[in-house]
Amino acid sequence: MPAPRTVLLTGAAGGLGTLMRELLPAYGYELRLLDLRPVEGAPNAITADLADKAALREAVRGVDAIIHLAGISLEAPFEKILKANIEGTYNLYEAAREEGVDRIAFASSNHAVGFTPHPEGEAPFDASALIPIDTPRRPDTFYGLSKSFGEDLAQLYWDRHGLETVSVRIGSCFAEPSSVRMLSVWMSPADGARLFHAALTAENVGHTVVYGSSANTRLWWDLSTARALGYDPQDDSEPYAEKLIAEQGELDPENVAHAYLGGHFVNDPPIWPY
Ligand SMILES: NC(=O)C1=CN([C@@H]2O[C@H](COP(=O)(O)OP(=O)(O)OC[C@H]3O[C@@H](n4cnc5c(N)ncnc54)[C@H](O)[C@@H]3O)[C@@H](O)[C@H]2O)C=CC1
Ligand SMILES: O=C(O)[C@H]1OC(=O)[C@H](O)[C@@H](O)[C@@H]1O
Repeated sequence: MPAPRTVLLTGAAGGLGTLMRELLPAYGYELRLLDLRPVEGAPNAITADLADKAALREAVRGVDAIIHLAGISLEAPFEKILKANIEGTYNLYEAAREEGVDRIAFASSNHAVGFTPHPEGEAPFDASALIPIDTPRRPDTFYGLSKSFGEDLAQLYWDRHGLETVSVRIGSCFAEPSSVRMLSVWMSPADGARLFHAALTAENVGHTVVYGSSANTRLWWDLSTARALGYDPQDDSEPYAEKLIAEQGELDPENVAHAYLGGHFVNDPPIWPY
């Protein structure tokens, strides 16, 4: 598909939104920013809640594509998740459908499959041991459940309305990995920008689900659906391994928080602060 020029970036004030705001313009995008909170250094950003259908309709009008990052990014009571992530994502898809937007990149999460046991043994794992993209969904939290919903919503809007989505099950996208688990699931910000660019420009994606991580030596999951979009990850967490393992020790198979893709989200999830 011709490279989209104008892209609505929801969740622009957040951690990932801030990284993508810095990196994506180099790919030629003109970003329109939206968040519940003001976006630092961007006086023209739209301040709006995903609950505000009229504001969303106006925000998506005229854009070529959307990168949807806004929402609660940790665990929270079901009612809050329902409002922000489930109804909010529905509101955005409806606005996109009504305004004829063709393509959305949806920030799904590894926590949609967080209760999947990760491969055991020594990395690098052979391809047959990697978690496939069509592994049954096993959310580890209400948060993960909302990402599972978002993937199904995206499938429905493709099947029924022809609105294309790439759902990116992001691992951990931060400047550096900060835990031994992240050695397996880390996505460098530069690879994150590469993946979102691939998600917006690949032809005929329908609804495609991909894992979002760098080409980590200790990778747990299969990146082939992401690579099929043209994603060519350039980074690997391995240079951080020695220091993190010296500080934190190897993953302990007896510890439940070490046994699943979702890590500590399975038994002690971080809670959304507001
Ligand atoms: N950073 C990561 O490693 C991962 C991120 N993700 C997903 O990527 C997205 C971005 O993640 P982060 O930047 O880390 O999260 P974040 O919490 O830093 O940013 C989320 C942003 O969404 C905004 N927001 C929340 N509710 C909203 C609403 N009702 N209306 C409008 N804006 C609202 C917040 O104000 C915040 O700026 C989230 O959807 C998250 O679930 C998924 C997996 C891993
Ligand atoms: O699994 C992880 O590390 C990440 O997963 C997510 O979905 C969260 O939004 C992010 O804050 C976590 O750090």
